[in-house]
Amino acid sequence: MHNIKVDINFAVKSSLKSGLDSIEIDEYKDKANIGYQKLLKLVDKGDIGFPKLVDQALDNITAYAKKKLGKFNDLVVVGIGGSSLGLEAIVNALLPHGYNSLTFSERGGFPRIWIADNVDPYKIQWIMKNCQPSDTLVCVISKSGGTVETVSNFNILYKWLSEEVEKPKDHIIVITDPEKGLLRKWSEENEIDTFFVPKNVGGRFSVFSPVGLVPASLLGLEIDKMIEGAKDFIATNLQQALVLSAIYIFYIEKGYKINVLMPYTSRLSKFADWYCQLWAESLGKRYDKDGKEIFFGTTPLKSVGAIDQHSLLQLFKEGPDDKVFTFIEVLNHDADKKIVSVMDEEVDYLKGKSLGELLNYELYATELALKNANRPSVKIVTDIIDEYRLGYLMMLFMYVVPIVGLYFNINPFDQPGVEEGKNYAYGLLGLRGFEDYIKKFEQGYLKLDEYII
Ligand SMILES: O=P(O)(O)OC[C@H]1O[C@](O)(CO)[C@@H](O)[C@@H]1O
Repeated sequence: MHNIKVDINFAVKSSLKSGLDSIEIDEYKDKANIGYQKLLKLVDKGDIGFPKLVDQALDNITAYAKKKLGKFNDLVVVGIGGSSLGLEAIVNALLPHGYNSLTFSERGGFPRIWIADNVDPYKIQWIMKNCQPSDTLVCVISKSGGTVETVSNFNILYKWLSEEVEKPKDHIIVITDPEKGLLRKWSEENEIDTFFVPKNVGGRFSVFSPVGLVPASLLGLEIDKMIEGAKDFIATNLQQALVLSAIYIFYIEKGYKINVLMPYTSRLSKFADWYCQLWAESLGKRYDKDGKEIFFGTTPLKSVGAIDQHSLLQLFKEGPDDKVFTFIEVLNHDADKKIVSVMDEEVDYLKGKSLGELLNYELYATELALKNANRPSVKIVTDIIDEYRLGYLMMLFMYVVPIVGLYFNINPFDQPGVEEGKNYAYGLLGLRGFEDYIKKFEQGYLKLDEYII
């Protein structure tokens, strides 16, 4: 059973001037319901598949992970965007801080984890310096099978593996589309262990597909619990998604431009990164579904409490009133520590309090300070962080974001805006078929020396 609540007190009229009154709450829940009904139709037609992932059998993944247990000291996941952010969120929330510094036996025979997302030579170099090819499993993830960053990093790692090990194929897993793409073709030709991302599941909605579950299972995490949490959210608490969506729709209509996700725990820092992609790629759209140019979207912003109280809060409270805040509170922080006072009486007030209590008091204080400045906020409260709660929270947001988008009549499941830049890059890199983009690039990328100072 979950213990996750959505608290909207500081977004309603009784406590906030700009909040929703009771009539508006119903009105906006109805609006959210319009988005939700559209989502249901897409799911029923089979166009959108992420909610159905909670019904999949997990045995093939867990059996595979069991087979690999103890055989590798390192797992390198190669992927970017929706093919890495979900896993990063899982690792950050559920593995111990500094996990990679634990010994093999302290890790229970599970591998260390490295995520090769960016094509930053420095990062890849240090992954290769830290790992031994003979002891490394490389898991390459790309829905499209051709993302340039992923393909480049993987090629480098493949060469590194094949120079040292006899059968590099035994050190590789591919996760990709079942039919299309470079990676699919390559994995088939080379008989590589391969898992598939269902065709109707897009990258940023794929954390409950093999994209998130295979590496999580290889790391010893209880993926069945993650799925159980996601499933229970759908079965019992869709109301929470409707209420959250209603609040977001209300403030988007009022012209609020920024959606801040602010967990009060470092363990959900990467969760906030995952959320930013989900929100930005789903909701930032030039055209609506009827082809009308609308330049829709609000900007997601990651913020971590209490860290960003010392960085962003000044702007949040006294800058423009254009942000809606979503806090996440964890009631019981793992391994909570009592603060002992070793200094003089001035810090005595801390004596006997725990770090977790301090974090939560700081959250309450920030909530109130923002409320006093008439800044709207909602709060998601979870009793603890574990596989179940993380699964629940991820599914909650994977519902909220498309509900908002579909209500505003945009397509939350595509990302045409990322294509133009990709095409120029392909042209510059000399990919066949993209020659036109070299010319277009040369015409457009004109910079005058006089403006380079
Ligand atoms: O899984 P793929 O196809 O490599 O794509 C990675 C990411 O690139 C994008 O297509 C564009 O940023 C995202 O939507 C996606 O999550």
